[in-house]
Amino acid sequence: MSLPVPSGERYLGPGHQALDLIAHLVAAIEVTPLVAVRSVDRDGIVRFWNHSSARLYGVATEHALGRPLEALMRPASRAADYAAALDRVWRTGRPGAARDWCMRLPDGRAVWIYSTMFPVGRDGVPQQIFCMDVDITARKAEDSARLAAGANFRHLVERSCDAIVLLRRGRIAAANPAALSLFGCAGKDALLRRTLAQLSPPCQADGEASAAAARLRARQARAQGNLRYDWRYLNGAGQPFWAEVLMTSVTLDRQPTFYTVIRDISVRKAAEQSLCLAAQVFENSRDAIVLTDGGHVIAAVNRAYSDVTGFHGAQMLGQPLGAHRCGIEDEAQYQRILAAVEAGGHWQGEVWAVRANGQRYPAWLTLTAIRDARSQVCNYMGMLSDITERKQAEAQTRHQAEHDFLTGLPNRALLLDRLNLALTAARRHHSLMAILFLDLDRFKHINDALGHHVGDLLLREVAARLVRCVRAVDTVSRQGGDEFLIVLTDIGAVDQAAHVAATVLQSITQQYVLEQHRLDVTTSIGIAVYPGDGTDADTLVRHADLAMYHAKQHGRNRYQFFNAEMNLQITERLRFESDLRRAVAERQFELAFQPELDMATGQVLGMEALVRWRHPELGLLAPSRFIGVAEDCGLMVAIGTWVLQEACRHARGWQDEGRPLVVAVNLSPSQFMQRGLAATVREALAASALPSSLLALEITETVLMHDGGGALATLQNLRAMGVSLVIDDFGTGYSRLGHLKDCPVDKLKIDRSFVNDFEHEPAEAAVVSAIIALAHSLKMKVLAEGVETAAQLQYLREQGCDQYQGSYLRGDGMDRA
Ligand SMILES: Nc1nc2c(ncn2[C@@H]2O[C@H](COP(=O)(O)OP(=O)(O)OP(=O)(O)O)[C@@H](O)[C@H]2O)c(=O)[nH]1
Repeated sequence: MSLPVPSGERYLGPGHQALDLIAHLVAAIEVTPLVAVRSVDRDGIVRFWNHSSARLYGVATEHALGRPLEALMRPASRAADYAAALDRVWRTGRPGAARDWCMRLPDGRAVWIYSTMFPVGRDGVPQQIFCMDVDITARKAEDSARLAAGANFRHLVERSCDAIVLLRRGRIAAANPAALSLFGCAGKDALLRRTLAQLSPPCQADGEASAAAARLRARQARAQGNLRYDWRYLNGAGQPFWAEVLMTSVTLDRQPTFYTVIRDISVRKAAEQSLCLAAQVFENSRDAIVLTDGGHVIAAVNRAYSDVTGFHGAQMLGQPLGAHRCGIEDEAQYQRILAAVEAGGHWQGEVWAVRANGQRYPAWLTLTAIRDARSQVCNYMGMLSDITERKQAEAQTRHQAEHDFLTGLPNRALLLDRLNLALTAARRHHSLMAILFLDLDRFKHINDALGHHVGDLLLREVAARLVRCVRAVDTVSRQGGDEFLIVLTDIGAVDQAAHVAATVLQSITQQYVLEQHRLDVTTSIGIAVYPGDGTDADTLVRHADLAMYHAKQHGRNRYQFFNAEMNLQITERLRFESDLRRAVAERQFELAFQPELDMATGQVLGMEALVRWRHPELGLLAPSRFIGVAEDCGLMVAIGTWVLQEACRHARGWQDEGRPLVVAVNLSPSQFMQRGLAATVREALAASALPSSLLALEITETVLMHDGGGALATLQNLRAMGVSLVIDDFGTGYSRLGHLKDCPVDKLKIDRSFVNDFEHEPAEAAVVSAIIALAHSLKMKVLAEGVETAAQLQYLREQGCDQYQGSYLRGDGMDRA
């Protein structure tokens, strides 16, 4: 087969055979229009330039031939490489390796060629170099476009805020920086080759195991091409967070790959959850909630709405709120509420509402305007809670705060409130009002002897009696302890206060029967009258208190109006009390002893211990000066205990001197009623090593009679210890003789008042002989106190009195004052 010689082309130079061959070859190539064939000689002059070259390089063959190649095209880059490659072919005579070159054409165009150089020559000497160029400009453009696209994509992936990972065979093959930060990884190595399940908590929110769930998702994504789902991962701190995952199944580098985009949606999830919560709160709230549109048309009501208001939810929808006003009773109030919400966006407060069945109830209403993003009111939300129980609790709390828990009477706070109101009214009407300050007498003894429980019962009963003594407009209150205050409003005259006080005294002194106890109680009352004794609450109460104190000082069981001198006296009294406290602390007491003598023999049988106070300024004070004060301010037990111990110590001393005299110690009422009396006596005996037979304890008749039954047990207790018991000042009280018979008493002491008087008062003499006879009939000894004359002694002896005491023999005048 012969190859056609291409027309229009000339073959230059020697070596025609070879060139013919080439020409044929070229002609063959020429039919392949994709290959541009050209040749240059050693001088770089174009010797061959086929059609394809003409087309590719834009230079017609006739214009190209004979011209330097450089004028038609030159390497756009790597010119030295190109020259070297050409030179290598000239030098070696062997074809050069095919390579891509970018050639710049005179018109500025760049053409990419895939070029092969091979030499054609004679006798092994290259004459020309043929280049066979394939135009690859388009492919190069595509390549670079593809590269650019790849670079952009990589850029996007690197810069993406979403975490992007490539998963191959279930493990992370690549990850962007956002993925590292999402999972809290310092470098890629911490993430690569891990599975997504390893970055998740063991279980998902629905309880599904993460590993199994992840495999399921992968299968779904592969089947569907892609899959979007929510997933819980763990952050760097090991805390779970919500993410949205978009998994796309692709094939990269011929490997099945998941292109996985992971976006942190914690914020959205939280919002969803709060929305969900809000919906639940709305539905499950115990308060009635109604939601209207901006025009007050009901859009939603919750379940509690019908429970609270009685209006059925479904019927409400689409109704104007004003049609039933959430049951708010007062239409005018409802309008004011709406106006307040229009003005300020919100209103809350108490309202009275009426349920569908007509029942009224107090409610707490909150009405709020809800605004959209443009601050336009789009909805209103009303919340209504039934506060019936709260109101009841409040009322109860208020009652508790204002009333005394024990008696139910108003307490001090409420009384002051009422007193101030009453004062305001009294000022306005120029009327009088009075305050009565009551304090029960010796209430402490009742507590001590019978226990707090009985004390409480008594306080209740006293409260009930007081209330019965006054009008409904007056106020009786308990201030605390055994103190009560009565406010008498609008009294016509001061007499009226005195009248009420007398009624109160009378009522309080009626005997009490509390459980098995019968009690006789008295009270002391101080009265202050507005405006004479004070014009403000504090002053009036203080002055009534001072007056009460005076009533106590003057014998108790009485009432006393306030007067100006009281202040001075009270100040003195308070100073005396404080001196007495110091005296107890500093042991400023001394004992004097008065002999008790046998009537028949004149022999000293015993000694009565009598306490004295050596006051630093007032000198030696007799008991009458301070015992009452000590009783009142609670110091008597301490003083009495000291007396007992000292007396025992002295008696032991006498015994040691060979004079075994009985020492008699007076027990004050409070001492006698103290619970630990027996123990105190036992300790005093033990401390002094005094035989109990040498101790006599004296109590007054009054104490014995008032102690409501506890006295007998105490006496028996003391008696069992071997101590002898004496009733002092006998005849001054009102002994129930039957009671006396049961008492384990050894001796009665006839009060000095009878002994002093009987010389002039025959009746007193009769009493003395009656007492002596009584004592003897009860197998008790009898002792006469305060014997001052021989005649008295003589008479007593004649009457059979056993013992006596007094200044007759001593002549020191230091008898009991
Ligand atoms: N049972 C009872 N006793 C109370 C209550 N509050 C205070 N007390 C007691 O009431 C007594 C009040 O005693 P005072 O008023 O100081 O003295 P008193 O024994 O009544 O003697 P005078 O007031 O001087 O006649 C104290 O012993 C208190 O412990 C209470 O709520 N119940």
